[in-house]
Amino acid sequence: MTTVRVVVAGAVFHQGRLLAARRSAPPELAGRWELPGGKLEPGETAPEALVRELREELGVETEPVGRIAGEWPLKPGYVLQVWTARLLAGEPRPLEDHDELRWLTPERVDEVDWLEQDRPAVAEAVARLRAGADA
Ligand SMILES: Nc1nc2c([nH]c(=O)n2[C@H]2C[C@H](O)[C@@H](COP(=O)(O)OP(=O)(O)OP(=O)(O)O)O2)c(=O)[nH]1
Repeated sequence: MTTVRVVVAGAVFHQGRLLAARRSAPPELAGRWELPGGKLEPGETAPEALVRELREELGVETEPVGRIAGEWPLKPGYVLQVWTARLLAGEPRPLEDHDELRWLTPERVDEVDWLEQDRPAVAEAVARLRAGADA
């Protein structure tokens, strides 16, 4: 049996903007922008993993709200799932894995070079932001 590991990423919303994070590693992804997150650990649900990863990587407390439908292949053996999330507390800082963060309004979402695999979820997140969703 082959097990596919899930990477959960957050479309974090705050005051009408979406959080984008620029990866600092590995070399093949460094400089590209993503929705921050990470791999599920054994026994964790996706929302639990997301809360943990965003705390570790950005130093913030968040509340996952809803899954963006779909699943996108990453490197072999990994798939990306995305949840919208609300910022509850803290100011995101690039503590791990990233070297720059940016809050993007819907109009400016294309100003960063998103990883291809993140683009469908980013488009859906922006559609929700434009519709007035707060996560
Ligand atoms: N976090 C995140 N990773 C993504 C995205 N798109 C994408 O291709 N990836 C890739 C990059 C990494 O190879 C993998 C996630 O690994 P990670 O390094 O963020 O996860 P992690 O914190 O659990 O890492 P680790 O130290 O346990 O290896 O998925 C995305 O939007 N968010």
